Amino acid sequence: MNFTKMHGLGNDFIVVAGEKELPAGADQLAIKLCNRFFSIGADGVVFILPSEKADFQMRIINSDGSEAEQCGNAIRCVSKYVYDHKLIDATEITIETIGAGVQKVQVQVQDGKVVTARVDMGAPILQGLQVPTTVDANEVIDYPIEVEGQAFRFTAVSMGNPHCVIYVEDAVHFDLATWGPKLEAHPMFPRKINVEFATVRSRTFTDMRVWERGAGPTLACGTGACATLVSSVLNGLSDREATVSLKGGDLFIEWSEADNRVYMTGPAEEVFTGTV
Ligand SMILES: N[C@H](CCC[C@H](N)C(=O)O)C(=O)O
Repeated sequence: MNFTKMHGLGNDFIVVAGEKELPAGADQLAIKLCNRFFSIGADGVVFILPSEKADFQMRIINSDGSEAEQCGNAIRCVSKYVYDHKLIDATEITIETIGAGVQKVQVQVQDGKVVTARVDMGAPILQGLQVPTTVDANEVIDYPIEVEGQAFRFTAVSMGNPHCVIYVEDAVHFDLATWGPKLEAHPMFPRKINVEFATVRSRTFTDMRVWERGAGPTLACGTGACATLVSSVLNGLSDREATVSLKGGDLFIEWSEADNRVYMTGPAEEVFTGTV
């Protein structure tokens, strides 16, 4: 199998193009190939597949073998891949995902290669049961949750995949490894959840560190950055356009008042190709 190793701000993926559909055993394959000691190593495997509704379909398998409904950093990598490898010659590309339908991507090109992409990530889903959480409310904002005696307050946002945003004193030095997995698997989240710990520095700049569902501590999370911005607006902490700064770098996020859609702009890079 030929693959291309790519990343968005260090959130890295094994990109596989050319399959007609998700291969059988894709979960076991992802667990094997994502292992950073015995195989290629990555946060996930991304399959670029044909689509009837869009230019391409993207399916994402986390490093633990679970399939995600959506992935922001991966969609920028996929857009870069299909443009750079001449599978499409348009700078506006549509990608179908299982969690957020057909999404538009505008790529920015330099010397014939994509350097950044602006992705329409769709409208956030805020209804508690749809995120999903066990909270039946139109919005789950600043909601109490307890895990092993420690109390937190979270805001729930789905971008197609579920997110729980928690504001802390200093996200950059927060003990992600202790609290991330406990919250990821908390019974309040029926399909587990991506956990974002955020510190708002100004109305246009937020630090965030992420513990990802099915992948653990990644260097960046595109959907997590979108969920964080939406949460910060809902909590009155941020403007609708802001930089969300992750360990791997910065994403520019806009939650449009006009169409209620979230736009994410950031880089994508190709590192190497290989055969496995
Ligand atoms: N682990 C996530 C999928 C990848 C999301 C993240 N890498 C992004 O850039 O959005 C989940 O299970 O929902």
